[in-house]
Amino acid sequence: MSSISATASGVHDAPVVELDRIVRRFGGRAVLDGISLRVERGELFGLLGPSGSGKTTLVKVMTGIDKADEGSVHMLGEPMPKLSMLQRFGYMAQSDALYGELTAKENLVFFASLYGLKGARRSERIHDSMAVVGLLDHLNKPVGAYSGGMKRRLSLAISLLHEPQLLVLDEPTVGIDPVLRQSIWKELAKMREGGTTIILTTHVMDEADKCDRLALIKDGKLTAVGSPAALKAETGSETIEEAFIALGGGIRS
Ligand SMILES: Nc1ncnc2c1ncn2[C@@H]1O[C@H](COP(=O)(O)OP(=O)(O)OP(=O)(O)O)[C@@H](O)[C@H]1O
Repeated sequence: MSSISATASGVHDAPVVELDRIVRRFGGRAVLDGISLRVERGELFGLLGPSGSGKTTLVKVMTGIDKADEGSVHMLGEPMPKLSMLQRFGYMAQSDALYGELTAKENLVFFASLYGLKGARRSERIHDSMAVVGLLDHLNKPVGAYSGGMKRRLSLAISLLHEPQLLVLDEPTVGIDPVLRQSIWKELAKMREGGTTIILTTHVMDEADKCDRLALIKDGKLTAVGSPAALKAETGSETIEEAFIALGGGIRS
């Protein structure tokens, strides 16, 4: 693994996420194979790796949605999994967990109640989260009538509802058009400036370039961790795509 490590802020308090020697097996095969990683407060942290390398499994283990077979996970200093932590982070899964027969607003109200949001605050948060993803005009439409991209945007809005200090986003911009993608990235940058820690998986190289640090995963192992600039310098690459390939990444199949 690369020895490069850098934090965006230089803050050295407790990490937001700390993974220690994580192993996750499916059918005897180690899909995560001894992963140790720290994500610091306020970082925009990208997970990169070929299809099937273990990124989704890793974010599920991080958030306590899945449980590691070996190793430990701490989030905001708490050992995971822990149910009460659900209110402290926002999670956007790769496949949308939405109720198709309900309207977007009804979906949002349901998730808001899980986060303990009520009354005027709930209305305000629903409005602001849907504004971020450009769906305010579609609040009262049944989600079953949404396009794939609109469902992704609604899932992102749900993850933002309770203004969590940590956002974990699994391929947040897949199926979202370039204009909206840009505006979503602007919002993510704003949140990060406001102190939110953001961990995301991506296959999009210009998104990877916007991260403070990247972790490259291959066959369930970390092959490098560092800032985009450091990873490029380490491999003598001009672009993050070249660095990614040089460090053992691959093109999505
Ligand atoms: N519940 C499961 N049961 C069995 N195998 C699984 C399970 N979940 C994931 N896997 C396997 O673990 C490996 C890693 O999958 P994962 O979804 O974490 O990869 P990924 O890097 O997120 O891929 P992609 O970029 O395509 O989303 C794959 O081989 C996948 O088939």
